[in-house]
Amino acid sequence: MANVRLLDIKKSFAFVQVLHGISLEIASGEFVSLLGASGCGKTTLLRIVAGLESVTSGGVEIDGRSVTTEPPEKRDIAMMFQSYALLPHLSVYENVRFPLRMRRIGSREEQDAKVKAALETVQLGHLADRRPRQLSGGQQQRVALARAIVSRPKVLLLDEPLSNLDARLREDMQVELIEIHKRLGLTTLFVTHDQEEALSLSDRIVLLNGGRVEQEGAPADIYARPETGFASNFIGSANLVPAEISDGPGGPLARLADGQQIPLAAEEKARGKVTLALRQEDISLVDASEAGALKAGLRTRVFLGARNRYVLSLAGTTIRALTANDVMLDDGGAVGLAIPAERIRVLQD
Ligand SMILES: Nc1ncnc2c1ncn2[C@@H]1O[C@H](COP(=O)(O)OP(=O)(O)OP(=O)(O)O)[C@@H](O)[C@H]1O
Repeated sequence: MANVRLLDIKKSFAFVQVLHGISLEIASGEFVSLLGASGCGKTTLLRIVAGLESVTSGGVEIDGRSVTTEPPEKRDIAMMFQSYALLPHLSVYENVRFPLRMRRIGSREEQDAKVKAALETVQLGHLADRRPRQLSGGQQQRVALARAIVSRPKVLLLDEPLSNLDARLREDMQVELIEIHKRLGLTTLFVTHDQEEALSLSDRIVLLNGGRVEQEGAPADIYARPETGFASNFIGSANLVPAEISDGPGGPLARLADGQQIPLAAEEKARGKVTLALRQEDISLVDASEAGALKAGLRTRVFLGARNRYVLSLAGTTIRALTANDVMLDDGGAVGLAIPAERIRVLQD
């Protein structure tokens, strides 16, 4: 286990700057996710930590030692990619032993014990003699994970390792990753574009936007208190609705573009033009005639199995609500919305 420090990392490819000064500390044993949309620089940053990519400026420290100019093999880091990159002509056992052989770690007996322990960790001990092509996608992915952890690296880097798996297998592997991390306590940097995956796996999330850190924090914090419109939208898939806040008789009131008013929590300090971040799961559909209900137009209902997603029009803005209540309404009809005041996040413009 080791701590990792990234010091004002900048990276340009030819004339295009991809990373704009990223500073980050990852504590020993911490599980940190780099979360962001495609192209925001997640993979580039991970490859810089691994030593597979050079920095334009800035530095990387592992356990207080600068490794910025050191090659990957001197960093005691293991990286697992989206494509598992298993060697097809080698058995599962030999694939997992490969990094130990390459780096001449331990005697044959010690290597054997390490490989067996890694395969047990990912529950693949019984398939040690198979070739990769005789395994399912999920099993191949476990082999790649066993190969990454076999040498107990100081730092484990995972680049979208679950994105090739189907939904069910992905959930299983998420649970397994959490358990393996608890057991081995490896310092882990995990790249994903999937907010749910980041929320469920990480001790801390670093949200990247266009090569900059937009916000970082514990999953519950970043979910409850997104600081920008981008963070609200990316982390909670929140709806962003323009409004203007003034003092009402019973506390602050947000007025929407069509004149409708939403009472806000008494402690809300913002006034004037703002953006309201309304999380999809915080909006309930109620009868349009209910007292205090916001009036919205129903555009479409999308059936998701356990829940419904309603696409609505509120004061000229298209919003989405995710609800369990099965309100059967005709598209194009009017519907009421109830949103608890304390769940409304106000972003000052
Ligand atoms: N070797 C390279 N040469 C030139 N441009 C590159 C190179 N590698 C990455 N880029 C560019 O840098 C930007 C960031 O890429 P990066 O792969 O880090 O993003 P990402 O956030 O991991 O995206 P994705 O989730 O799609 O992998 C992209 O615009 C990409 O086109």
